[in-house]
Amino acid sequence: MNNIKKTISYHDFSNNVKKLDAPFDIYKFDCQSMIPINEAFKLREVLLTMPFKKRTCDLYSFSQSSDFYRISNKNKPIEVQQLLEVLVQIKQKISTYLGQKFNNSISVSCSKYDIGDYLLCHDDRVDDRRVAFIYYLNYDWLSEWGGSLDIYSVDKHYNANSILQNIVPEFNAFLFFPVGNFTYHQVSENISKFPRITINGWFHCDNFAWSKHIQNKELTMSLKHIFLPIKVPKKDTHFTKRSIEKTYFERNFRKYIKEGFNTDGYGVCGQFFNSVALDGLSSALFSNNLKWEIKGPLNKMHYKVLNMNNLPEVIFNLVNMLRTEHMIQFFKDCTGLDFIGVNVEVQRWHGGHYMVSGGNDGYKNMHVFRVYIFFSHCIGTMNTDGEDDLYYVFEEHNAFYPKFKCTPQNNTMLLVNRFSNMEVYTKYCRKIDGHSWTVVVANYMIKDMFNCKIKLEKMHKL
Ligand SMILES: O=C(O)CCC(=O)C(=O)O
Ligand SMILES: [Fe+2]
Repeated sequence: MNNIKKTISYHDFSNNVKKLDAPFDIYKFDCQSMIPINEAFKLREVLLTMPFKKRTCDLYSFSQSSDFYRISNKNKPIEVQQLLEVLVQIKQKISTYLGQKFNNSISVSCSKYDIGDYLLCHDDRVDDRRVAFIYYLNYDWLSEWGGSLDIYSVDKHYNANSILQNIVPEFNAFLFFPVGNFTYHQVSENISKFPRITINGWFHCDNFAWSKHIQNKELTMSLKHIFLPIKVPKKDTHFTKRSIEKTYFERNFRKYIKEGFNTDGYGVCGQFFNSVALDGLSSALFSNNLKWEIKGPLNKMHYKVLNMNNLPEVIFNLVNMLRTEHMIQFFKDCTGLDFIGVNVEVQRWHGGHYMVSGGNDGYKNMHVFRVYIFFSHCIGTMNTDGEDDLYYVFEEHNAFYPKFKCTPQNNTMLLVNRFSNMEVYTKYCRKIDGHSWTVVVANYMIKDMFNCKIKLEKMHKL
């Protein structure tokens, strides 16, 4: 990096800054006036020789270098050292440009998004971050490769609503934005085989402008979504008896499931419906005529649901099955629990969908018995051995390892004792895997656990 300009006048800086058209203030500085293109290429090459650590959780999957300020100079390539000098210059100019005082701290590292990597919707409100910056090092990045920086609008509850802007990485461009209460953004999945390389981080300050206390509205379970296991008309009871594999009617089999459930906290019932019933259900559940609605908010979840008031008959029967005395008895036998209410949702999941952890399923601090019935005819093959394929993850609060995980398998029922101290999330479903499934999810209120003052008669009226 011999040709880089380590100093720049404020005039030259501000002339090369453009405010982007986005729901919150975000700016682009064209670095050419400081870093010539060939030097940016050299820097990219050197970065790719540095060690990276893969980072994955419910929110992201990408590789990261160590923080550049934590690497000793002898291990830091000269190109990176020089980049840091440029960064200090840019920081001063941004400070003047935004009228913002920073402290001495800068966090900065290199991020590498390989095929299938992503960073889901978040707002950067961590520690004392004041201004986020991203320096892009991908030449000719195509928008159809994903990997864009997507900017979200905010709804009236201060949650992320929809993506209004896709910013495609532009070589040698430096983006920055003040971290605010609702600066929701994501890096969309990189679906290309080329790594998306950036140097990114934050300038910090002692009294930051965003508030730690502003909370977007919590999603609590709304009572109108609870309904009791009412008796359904006889023909629906017939549906239950007619459709389930005979084995599940055997007492001993239920006893066997219960033993596993009590030991592990979950149970898997494969081949749940007989083939005739499964054919009928598949035809209905995978019909092109179903109208799926998006379920958000996008900073917490993204999948599709069916409107429960307008279900085709076969799907209605399936949902009702979960409320019949027959099934309630089945669940009692398989778990030893007793229930007073149930809520059902029919969900569709495919590439791009997720639910991050943090009580977003609406059952924060509640103990519920949860049933999933999976149906899947995906393009890619779901694999229960491969770590990458495991979607439903259940862990205890503050534990860094999952209690158990599961991959959706066609015609399989999963029974889960979802304790109040459990975090549950559905891992981001990668577009590149071609996985997809429909799942009926039922949450049963457990009799002894439902410590709520609402009278049952009141619930009847809902
Ligand atoms: O790489 C980008 O475009 C954004 C990265 C980002 O938002 C982050 O690391 O917090
Ligand atoms: Fe971010």
